[in-house]
Amino acid sequence: MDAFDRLESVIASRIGGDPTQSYVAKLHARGTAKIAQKVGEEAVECVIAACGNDRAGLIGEAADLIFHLTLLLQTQGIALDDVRAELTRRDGLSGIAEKASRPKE
Ligand SMILES: N=c1c2ncn([C@@H]3O[C@H](COP(=O)(O)OP(=O)(O)OP(=O)(O)O)[C@@H](O)[C@H]3O)c2ncn1[C@@H]1O[C@H](COP(=O)(O)O)[C@@H](O)[C@H]1O
Repeated sequence: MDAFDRLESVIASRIGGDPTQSYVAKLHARGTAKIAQKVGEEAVECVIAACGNDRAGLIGEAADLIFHLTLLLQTQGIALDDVRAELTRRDGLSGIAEKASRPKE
């Protein structure tokens, strides 16, 4: 089990727990919109760190983003394996070619 799987597992174990003891339980109790807001905030913090060439900061903010995104996915019944499957589906498919194949609007 890698760090991503362990994170997913510990998040699942905390949901519904005591919000005074668990940040996951506390944030989950605040609902999907609040969790989504946190994902947005952490994404912006990644952008700021990257634009400032702050490597260590970016690694930390990326971990915060992945943590909050994993929680958001769980609230929607989406597992990391679902994301892995989508990445696998895209493997080898050029982003340029994929965009060119989209129906014209
Ligand atoms: N990876 C993380 C993780 N990354 C960031 N954070 C917390 O995310 C919070 C983000 O801080 P912010 O100031 O942005 O948010 P905030 O204090 O809620 O502020 P507002 O949203 O109220 O404005 C901090 O409390 C961090 O400690 C995390 N909290 C938990 N985990 C993982 O989740 C596991 C379970 O945590 P608990 O549920 O707390 O036991 C832990 O063992 C870790 O593996």
